[in-house]
Amino acid sequence: MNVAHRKTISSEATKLAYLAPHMDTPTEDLLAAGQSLSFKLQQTLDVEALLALFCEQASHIIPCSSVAFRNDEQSLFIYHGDKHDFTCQYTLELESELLGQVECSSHKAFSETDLMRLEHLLTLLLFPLRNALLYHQAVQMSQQDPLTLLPNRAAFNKAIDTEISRAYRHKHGMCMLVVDIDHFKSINDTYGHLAGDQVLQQVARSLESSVRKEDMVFRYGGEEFVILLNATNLPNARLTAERIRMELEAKSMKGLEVNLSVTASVGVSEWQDGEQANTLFHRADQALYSAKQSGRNQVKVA
Ligand SMILES: Nc1nc2c(ncn2[C@@H]2O[C@H](COP(=O)(O)OP(=O)(O)OP(=O)(O)O)[C@@H](O)[C@H]2O)c(=O)[nH]1
Repeated sequence: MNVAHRKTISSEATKLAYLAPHMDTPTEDLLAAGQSLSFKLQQTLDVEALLALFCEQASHIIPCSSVAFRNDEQSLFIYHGDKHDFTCQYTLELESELLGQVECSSHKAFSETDLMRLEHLLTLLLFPLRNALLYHQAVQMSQQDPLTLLPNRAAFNKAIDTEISRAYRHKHGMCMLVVDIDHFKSINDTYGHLAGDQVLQQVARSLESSVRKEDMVFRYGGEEFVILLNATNLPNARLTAERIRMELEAKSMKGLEVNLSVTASVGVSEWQDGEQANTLFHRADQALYSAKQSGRNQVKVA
């Protein structure tokens, strides 16, 4: 890989007036491209669409075949176009705020003029990108439970339909676990709400570490969690539920004044061909109810 350039772009970095005297070609086309780009960038708050628009527009005026963008804070990595060997990288900043890193690639080396043009276009990206990042963050936050940092019920409602479609398309099965901490109210009542919060956080981590990376754990509400196990049949889902239950039972909650452990009851349901999300959930919830009725700290299958 041939990295031509590394630089920080901030709102003051490369104004057109500053660029013009350095350029050996007229700036009218750059001015027109900049106006068109600015106009288009105002039309979306989607970071991915924004970067795609930027790449397409930039490719009209400089050799730019791909744009990659990374923002670690929001765990964002976006890629658009076909990557080639010659690259240039920029750190984007706006009013001292780090927006992320961008890398453009081309099939031929960027000339000095190309780089100055690109830098001018990047300055036009800064404000729309910051707005899009703020929007992305707001959407992310609305889907995340602030206490456990797990995806919340809204995220579950969004994910379940996608997972059902995937299971239907690939014919690979899918199971749902509803996990509910036993006698959680008495933990709150005995040790206080803060201790209860810590227990919820540690249960969340335990659930995450008990399942595969491709499975999804949600905090459905209160002390209830939902887990989606994709490409999993009922016997394996039951084994997973049993493992989750045993790991929780064996776990000693850290950081609390007393040596506390918790147990959980689990309801399991397997998606039936053509079944809707609400009945799949209802069956798992009924199985959970049955586990509670049978004495708690156990797994029941719908
Ligand atoms: N600390 C804390 N407690 C919560 C939170 N959300 C819900 N709760 C508490 O969770 C408790 C749930 O109590 P119940 O629904 O009676 O269930 P339980 O005591 O676990 O009893 P079983 O489920 O029947 O075993 C209530 O006391 C809620 O106040 C939270 O975010 N933090």
